[in-house]
Amino acid sequence: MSKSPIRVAVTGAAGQITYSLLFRIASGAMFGPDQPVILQLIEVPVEKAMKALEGVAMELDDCAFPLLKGMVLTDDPRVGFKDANWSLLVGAKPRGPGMERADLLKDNGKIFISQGKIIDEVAAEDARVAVVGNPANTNCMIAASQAKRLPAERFTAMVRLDQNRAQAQLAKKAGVDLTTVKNIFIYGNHSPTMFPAFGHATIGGKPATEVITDSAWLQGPYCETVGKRGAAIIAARGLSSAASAANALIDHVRDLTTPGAIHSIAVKSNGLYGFDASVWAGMPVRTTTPGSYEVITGYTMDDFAKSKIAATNKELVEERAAVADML
Ligand SMILES: NC(=O)C1=CN([C@@H]2O[C@H](COP(=O)(O)OP(=O)(O)OC[C@H]3O[C@@H](n4cnc5c(N)ncnc54)[C@H](O)[C@@H]3O)[C@@H](O)[C@H]2O)C=CC1
Ligand SMILES: O=C([O-])CC(=O)C(=O)O
Repeated sequence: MSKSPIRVAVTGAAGQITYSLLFRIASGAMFGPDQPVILQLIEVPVEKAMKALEGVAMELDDCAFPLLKGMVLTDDPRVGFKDANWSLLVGAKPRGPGMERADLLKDNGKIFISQGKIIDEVAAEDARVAVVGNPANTNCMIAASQAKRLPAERFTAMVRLDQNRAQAQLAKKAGVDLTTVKNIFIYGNHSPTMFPAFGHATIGGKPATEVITDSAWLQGPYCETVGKRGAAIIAARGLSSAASAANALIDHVRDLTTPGAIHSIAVKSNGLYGFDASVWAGMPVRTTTPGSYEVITGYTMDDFAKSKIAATNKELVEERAAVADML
């Protein structure tokens, strides 16, 4: 018997990232090749944005995706999030050259107050939320803080682009196929302070630190390259990462709906790994049932790892303090 469609609300639906994202959701890359979807596309109430959104919807029609069972185009979040099973919060201002993601906090943070509230009021009973708009961890915390019905675990932020970058850079250094790199997880903020925990990664089944013995590289240029990759893309392209961000969101949601998958997502830390209990921090999780996860808690941290986690935690706590009036 064919499955009934799930409703996927997407904000920023006429933006850069979503232009790479929506077609892949509609093709089955996010929820599987037998899962029909209805896309609920949300933009700002601005004529230019809504007109662009109509163009995107025309292109989606023109793909004749068998799994795409309907589209809602709206500038009203109450309509867009209605009965949504998944809400993908991409819509927000991107940073430009010379800015840090935290510079977006005041402008973007307020978007997530009202969206968190409305999702809590009108989305489906099993609603799940994934936040991409920057600064993603703190925006996710803001959205979750508005919820009375949905538990905090339903709100996750994306650090998967960082995990994918971390995996690719390790493979490049070792000169191996990247599929042989496993268990590289991101701790903390989606910002240059994030910690790609190379100490637990493996390459071809061996500890990554035995394959790449240059610990100065791992602790220095490696962490820096992964942490500052977003800025490097902006410097090269003049625009922030879009296709790779969309790809990472596909990975985030696909793995979060695949029981047994092990991956990095930013979740309410509840004090794990030494993070402040109330911040959203990247951590390794194992998906339990579709949309739910348990944090993998068994990894021990050496002094270097502990100092990196302390630094990224400090930044998350500072971001939280900067938006205290929004919580
Ligand atoms: N977490 C991550 O790994 C990454 C996050 N990002 C972030 O994703 C966000 C989107 O990036 P782009 O697509 O490149 O930006 P963009 O500027 O191309 O598109 C953003 C879209 O969001 C819309 N929008 C703004 N406020 C909205 C609201 N309240 N409701 C609905 N739509 C709204 C805008 O009209 C625009 O069409 C940025 O904040 C960017 O920094 C980007 C790359 C990676
Ligand atoms: O760097 C940015 O502003 C966009 C982003 O989050 C990334 O590419 O990781």
